[in-house]
Amino acid sequence: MNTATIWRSALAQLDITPIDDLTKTWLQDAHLTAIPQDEIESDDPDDPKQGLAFILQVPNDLASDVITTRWQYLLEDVLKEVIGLPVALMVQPAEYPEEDELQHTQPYAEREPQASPNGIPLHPRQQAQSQAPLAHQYYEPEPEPEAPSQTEFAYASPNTLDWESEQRANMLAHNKLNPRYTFDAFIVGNSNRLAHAASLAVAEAPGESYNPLFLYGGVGLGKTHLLHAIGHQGVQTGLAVLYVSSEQFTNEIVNAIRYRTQEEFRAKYRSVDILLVDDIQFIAGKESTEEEFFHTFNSLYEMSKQIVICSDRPPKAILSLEERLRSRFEWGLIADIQPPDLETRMAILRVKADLLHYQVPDEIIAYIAGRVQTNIRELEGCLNRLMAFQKLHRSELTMDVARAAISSLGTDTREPTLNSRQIAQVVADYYHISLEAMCGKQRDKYIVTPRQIAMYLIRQETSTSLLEIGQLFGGRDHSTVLHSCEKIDRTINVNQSLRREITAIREQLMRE
Ligand SMILES: Nc1ncnc2c1ncn2[C@@H]1O[C@H](COP(=O)(O)OP(=O)(O)OP(=O)(O)O)[C@@H](O)[C@H]1O
Repeated sequence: MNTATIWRSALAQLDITPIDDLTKTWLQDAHLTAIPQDEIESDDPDDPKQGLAFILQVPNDLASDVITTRWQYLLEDVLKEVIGLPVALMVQPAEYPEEDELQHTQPYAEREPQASPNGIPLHPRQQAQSQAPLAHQYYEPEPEPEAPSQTEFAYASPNTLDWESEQRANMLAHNKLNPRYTFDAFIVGNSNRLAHAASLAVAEAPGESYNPLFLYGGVGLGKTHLLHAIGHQGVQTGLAVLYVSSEQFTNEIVNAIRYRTQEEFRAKYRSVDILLVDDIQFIAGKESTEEEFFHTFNSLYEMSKQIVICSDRPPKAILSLEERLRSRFEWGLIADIQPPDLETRMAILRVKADLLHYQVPDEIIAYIAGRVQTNIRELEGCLNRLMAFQKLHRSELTMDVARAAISSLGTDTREPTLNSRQIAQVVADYYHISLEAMCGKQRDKYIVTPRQIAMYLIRQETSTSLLEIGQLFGGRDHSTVLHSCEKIDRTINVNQSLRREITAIREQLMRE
């Protein structure tokens, strides 16, 4: 069977999976290429090379991100069924050719991927650089974005301003978007990768990719930041963006009813191109607000205007929300944001410190990131307080000063980092197995998965080396630990229940 036949059979099977329509379109346009056996490297000593590896080239970066984070495992399973062997899949965006490259006729996808000197297949982009000329692509180049038409900007012209266009102009001028909340300033990690990719897609093609986009997650995890980032991009392309909290929406309705200005209220909300609504959970149970929001939603949706909604929980968990609204919230894409891991927290702190032109040694960044684990707003707060504390005491920034500054806040009196044994114990307790069994040699699935989770969490939450983690778990070597961590890292992106279990364990750890 050649790769084209394999992919056609896989596509036929994918038809009956829960993959969304947009991803299916990407997959229809994707191209599968085999990686030669001798280029496959396995870092799992327990798992000898016995499967096949493929590269799946997909139309663009977003497709690559979404397919890798949400569907890679499913695709590997489907391919495994088609060819009867385990499959490892690498998803990559395809490259668009330069104009002169289009003259070459060999389809890009028909060329075997080339290996880098260390045997790892090169990314198509690297191949393009390492070898000239690059062959013809199988994707049509995307058309240049068209310049906005006159009519789209008509509202900005002083001669044509009617009430509605005045509203739009007003929105452009007073959109209440925080200038700091941009995509550039948003740090992406496993905990927010999908929400970020979806937000970017919506910002690039409002009303076309995911409508509505529903983002949810705990306090201070970046929902508002992403809403504003979408808004900024919309404003830059001349669209009318309206950002409201559900509280503000409710107040406006109450006032509209009181002063009989419902018509104006409706005209305002129906003239936007992108409506961003924060904390939607607060409209639940408020009858006239829900009613008005329902009609606003329908009007915008019918006109293919983009709606982005944020909440602290998924639509299903917003009790007392009308069913017709709940089902509409589920029409598009729902993306969650989880608490960031240690690495992401450190990256966020580093960026925030740089923005403040504040030189903070790595060990202090790691210390703060170890103390504040769930709320990025609090993380930023710690940095600001540390700065203030240091200025006040006119002292040098040392670990002792950092400790004093943070403990004086009384926010967190825990030890700065959890120790590995403590984490292993919490995981063992969570899965009702003994610590000895988890650290031993047993290979039953009910032991292996918790063991891999424990290794993953220890690596995420402490600075314990792979070697030390291996020693804790019955003398396993570092490559086994690395393989386990990578496996969990990939699985949590596609397996909601594992993700929830790990969040619950993290919460338990924080209570320890
Ligand atoms: N991934 C990130 N990268 C950089 N900064 C972030 C990130 N996530 C959150 N922040 C910052 O953390 C702070 C809190 O984020 P934000 O207000 O967006 O949280 P939220 O999820 O909307 O919280 P709430 O539920 O309280 O409204 C902001 O200053 C934001 O810039």
